[in-house]
Amino acid sequence: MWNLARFAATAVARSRRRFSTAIPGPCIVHKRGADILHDPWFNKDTGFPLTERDRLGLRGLLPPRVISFEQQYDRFMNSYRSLEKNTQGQPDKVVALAKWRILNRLHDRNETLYYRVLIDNIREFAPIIYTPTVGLVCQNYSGLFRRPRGMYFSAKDKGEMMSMIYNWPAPQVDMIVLTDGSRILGLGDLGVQGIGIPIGKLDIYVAAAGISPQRILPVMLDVGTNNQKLLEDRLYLGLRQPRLEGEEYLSIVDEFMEAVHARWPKAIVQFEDFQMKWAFETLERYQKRFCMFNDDIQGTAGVALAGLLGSVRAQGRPLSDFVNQKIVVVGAGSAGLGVLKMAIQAVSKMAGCSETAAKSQFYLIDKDGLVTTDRNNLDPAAAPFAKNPTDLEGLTEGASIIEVVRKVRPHVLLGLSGVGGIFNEEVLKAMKESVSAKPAIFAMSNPTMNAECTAIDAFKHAGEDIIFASGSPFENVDLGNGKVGHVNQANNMYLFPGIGLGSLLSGARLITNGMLQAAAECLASYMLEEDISKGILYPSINSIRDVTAEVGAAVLQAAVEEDLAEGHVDVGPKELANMTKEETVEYIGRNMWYPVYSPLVHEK
Ligand SMILES: NC(=O)C1=CN([C@@H]2O[C@H](COP(=O)(O)OP(=O)(O)OC[C@H]3O[C@@H](n4cnc5c(N)ncnc54)[C@H](O)[C@@H]3O)[C@@H](O)[C@H]2O)C=CC1
Ligand SMILES: CC(=O)C(=O)O
Ligand SMILES: [Mg+2]
Repeated sequence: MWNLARFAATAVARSRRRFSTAIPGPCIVHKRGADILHDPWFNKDTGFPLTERDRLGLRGLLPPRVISFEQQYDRFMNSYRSLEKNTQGQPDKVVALAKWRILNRLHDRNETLYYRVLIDNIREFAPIIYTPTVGLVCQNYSGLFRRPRGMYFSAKDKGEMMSMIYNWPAPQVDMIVLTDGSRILGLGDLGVQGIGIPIGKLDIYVAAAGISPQRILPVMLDVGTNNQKLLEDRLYLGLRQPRLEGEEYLSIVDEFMEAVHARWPKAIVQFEDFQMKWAFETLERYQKRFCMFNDDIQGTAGVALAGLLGSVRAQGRPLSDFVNQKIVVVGAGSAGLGVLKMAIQAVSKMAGCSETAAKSQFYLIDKDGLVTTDRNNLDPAAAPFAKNPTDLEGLTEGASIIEVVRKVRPHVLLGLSGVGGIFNEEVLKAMKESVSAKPAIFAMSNPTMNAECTAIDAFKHAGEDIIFASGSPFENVDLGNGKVGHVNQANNMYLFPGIGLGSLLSGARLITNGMLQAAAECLASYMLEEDISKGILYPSINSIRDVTAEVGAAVLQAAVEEDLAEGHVDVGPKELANMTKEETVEYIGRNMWYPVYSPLVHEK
């Protein structure tokens, strides 16, 4: 892994694939009449052909004219454009929520049409169904709630989960995104309102990885909330009790994991937006027992590492120079520590040195400043990355961001702190003195208001030659004279869909570090030199399906290499092992669900 020859191969132009969108076979439905119209998995609204209306008992329940899928699509997009026009000049939050509502109404009514408009307009709609608007939706969930989506397991359900899991109507679930709502983006503990995050992540799974919407399950584990405002809110929809702690908490998560795997032994569980202590503890507890991963720790690490390696290439340096880059990470939470761990492993492999030696280039800052071994009550999770003060030449325990940046003059300043604006003018100006002529600034916290700095401020204060990435999208920055400051979106959405899909199609029962590293390596090598040299570190979100197919193939092949791939449906382990890289990508692409109306066949 981190074989430099692989990166050299990126100079060869890659043919971007488009995956077949063959008409799917018939779809069995066990309902008739109005029940079908009220089921968004099967509903086609005015699109049911007359023969199907007869077969399914729908005649007379719809206006007589049959409207084609394309016409329905245009009708929706026209309504969306009218809404945009009619909300012009209104506050950003009002407009964002109005856009979310119109998409959500379609989601509730007709999933085929919803996912088609999402896939075709992913660049425009991702910021609505995902970060940043999803954060606003979570904050306002009680008021926005109309109908449930996904499943809710609460502390009051202890002892019942094994039977509750059978209340989910789909016979098969492949992908679950699970949260306990304790650290939603950079917005803190939002309790049950955090369900918006699993919903948004799974929308990305459908759009990017082509997991069928009938096989996804967003889950909220409601163990209470420590958010006083929510506890006092009359309209709050979750348990009004403080969060469970310790063994009581873990017993709830254990019961959920057992229940899921009793019903769907091969379902993959993505842990999302858990507060740090539980993020690490649950990963440690389950990663060798269940097919699961923690997106904030592991998905983010891979995306950040791909961006860091891209930054080296963008500086015109050979990739091997990564081992010499000085990197300051601000935020010692699940995301920041995940990034550090993976980046240090990469340096150690590239340089052929110990991880201890590889750490020397990295600096970690949390809310109390620079993390050193001098700290009282040093968090055990951060301890492996704490600096020895004797190595610091002038910096001391708790040094501020500006002090560290001035002293270290890092190549990269990377924020995963959840604190909006902490890369202030002074810090950004200090980055001008970086040892690199093209320093990189990664303001990765979400949503937008929690980003460590805006794109405009970064280019304004740190200089036009910086490389910039943020977790939530910003527009590219016009630097004048035809120059553009490119904004990259360093978000785990470039990896988690491929990690999930590749693991699923490999049939592996575990997700290993090797599989995750293969995903990161694939993303890192995805970009061509001509883009990288312009400071473009990640592919356009418009090509997210292609990226996901490549990442998925890399994950699958890593599972094969580790002898973990047991096969999926009718493709056995031997067939997987015999596939070339190209065939693996094709196989992944063939297995992506694509939204078209299937003929519905009723069966009792
Ligand atoms: N772009 C992406 O793909 C991802 C972004 N994130 C974002 O990263 C942020 C952090 O997530 P987690 O690590 O899970 O949270 P966390 O709560 O586990 O950690 C936050 C860390 O930031 C530190 N911090 C707080 N205030 C600070 C300050 N003023 N100066 C320096 N450090 C400070 C805390 O001490 C803590 O170490 C969130 O905003 C989240 O949305 C997380 C995962 C993926
Ligand atoms: C992107 C993401 O997973 C987060 O901000 O938590
Ligand atoms: Mg997250």
